[in-house]
Amino acid sequence: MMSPEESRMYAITITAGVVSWVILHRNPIRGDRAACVAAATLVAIYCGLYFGTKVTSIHALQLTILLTTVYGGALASTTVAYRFSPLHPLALFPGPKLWFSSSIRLAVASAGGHRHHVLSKLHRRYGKFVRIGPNHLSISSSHAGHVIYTGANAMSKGPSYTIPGHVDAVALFFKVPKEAHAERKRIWAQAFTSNGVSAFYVALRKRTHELVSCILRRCNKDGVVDLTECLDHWSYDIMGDMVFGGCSELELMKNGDAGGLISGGRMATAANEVFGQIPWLMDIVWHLPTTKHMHQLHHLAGHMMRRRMDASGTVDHKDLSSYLISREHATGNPIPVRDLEIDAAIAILAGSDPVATAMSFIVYFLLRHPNSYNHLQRELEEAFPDQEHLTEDKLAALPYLTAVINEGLRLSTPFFLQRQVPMGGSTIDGVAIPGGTIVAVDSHSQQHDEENFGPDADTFRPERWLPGELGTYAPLNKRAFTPFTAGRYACLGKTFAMHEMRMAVAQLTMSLDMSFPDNYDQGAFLSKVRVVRATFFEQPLLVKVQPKAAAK
Ligand code: HEM
Repeated sequence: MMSPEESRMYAITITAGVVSWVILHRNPIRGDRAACVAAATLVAIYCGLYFGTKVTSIHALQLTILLTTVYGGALASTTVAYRFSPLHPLALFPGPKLWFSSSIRLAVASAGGHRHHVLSKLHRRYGKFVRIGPNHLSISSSHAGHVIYTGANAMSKGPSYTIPGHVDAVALFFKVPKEAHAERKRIWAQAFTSNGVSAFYVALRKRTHELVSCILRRCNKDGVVDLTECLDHWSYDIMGDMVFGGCSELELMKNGDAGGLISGGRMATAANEVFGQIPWLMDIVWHLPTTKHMHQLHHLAGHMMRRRMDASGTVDHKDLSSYLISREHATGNPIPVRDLEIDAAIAILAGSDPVATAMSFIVYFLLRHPNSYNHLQRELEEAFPDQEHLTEDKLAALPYLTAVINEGLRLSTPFFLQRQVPMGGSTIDGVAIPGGTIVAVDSHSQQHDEENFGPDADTFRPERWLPGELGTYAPLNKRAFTPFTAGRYACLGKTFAMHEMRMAVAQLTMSLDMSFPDNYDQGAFLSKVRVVRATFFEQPLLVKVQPKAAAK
């Protein structure tokens, strides 16, 4: 039997748990701060019990653990009960019940790398709107994109873009106030006008020539090379030139990446994606020493940025840093160094990873579809009969080349870009969505939907991008194709990325004969891909190559 004193103590503890829920529900706090408060409270309870009552130290410890468990249990059960209750604003949306209780289920699906397949299945089962978290909706509708991403009142980024709490910086990619984002984007955008982009062509051509030499140099005795790795190194080297000009220390095609810079960058992107579903946990995780590997790129980018700032007076051509280092438009104040360091790391990651990933997929699909590969070779041979210099403008005019790239992007960009509904709520595709809800269009479902791309939507068919090639009635819903997204947070590097991919696909196709090695498991390449925003190829793309001239 419990004494009246004990009963009172438990009643107070349970009430404290419920009251904490009410407070935290309205005013979420940073995870690392919450962890400190919790630790301090534990110590205070223990001391209170030990010094304030006559119990032994062991008994005080037992009671502290018991009270903490009761308190945590009351807090957790109130939270879960509310999330399942009809009072919750998303109560009427269908979805797998287990996912309603906590964002952990979504984080686990994200960490597994197959979230896009899981979401596609959920949409097939529950329809266009699926509740996938306490406060999250996944939406599969090409009409939703306008309200969420592109319209005049496009929504702000959701909590998964939260910069770890202790980093006090404004960075383009992360969740920052609308005005701060717009101001920073204006500065970045100067580097991506057609004039700005053309300043990077020299580096692009030089690096793409180096890519061919790098591939041939790294072939084993059977002529087989890990193309995924070569493409990673190529795209990082280009971004080093683009961001830091002559101050880049990235020479991965030449020196390799023994320190795991690229894998660290990918892990950081993935950690952000997974823990971004539970921002309070990310604030804690980011302090752990195990994340050291992930900070490597940030440190190196910071170091190169500082070197670049020191060299400011001596640099005669425009790299991205020259725009960022210049003074901020509205205030006339320079961008703080800590912001520049994060922006530099973001530029390298945002500009290299998706390009290298898309390139691996494009080459893979071409090798699996010899008709498309032959078609492309014919187009390139006709356009460049003397193998004269490839130029960005001439390549951009080749319809099949662009179709190949679009098709590769369609099948390899399962982005799930979270945005937050403004407090007043919103109507998406005719459905009222409560304010504060986190929403995202499941682009994988959209880009693989038969209604948008026909019954062969899962198949690589570049012809679908050429008007009339698949017959008049073949569907091609371009609105459902969103590899670069659009609107306020649209990819700044779209034009340059398309130039990079056209240049590399053309250069590889014209310089090399490529095929799969004899024992290569072609199916496993796709089934072993994991996407946690960054793409992890657990089976790299191995390709057998031979220089074209030698082959003839
Ligand atoms: C195939 C290549 C690429 C793809 C598929 C791609 C895709 C995207 C997507 C979907 C976003 C929106 C991300 C979000 O809202 O979470 C984005 C943003 C961004 N991308 Fe790209 N990107 C590519 C290449 C590049 C390149 C080459 C650069 C730079 C040279 C670049 C720079 C950026 C930047 C700076 C942002 C942030 C824009 C903002 O938040 O306002 N991207 N990209």
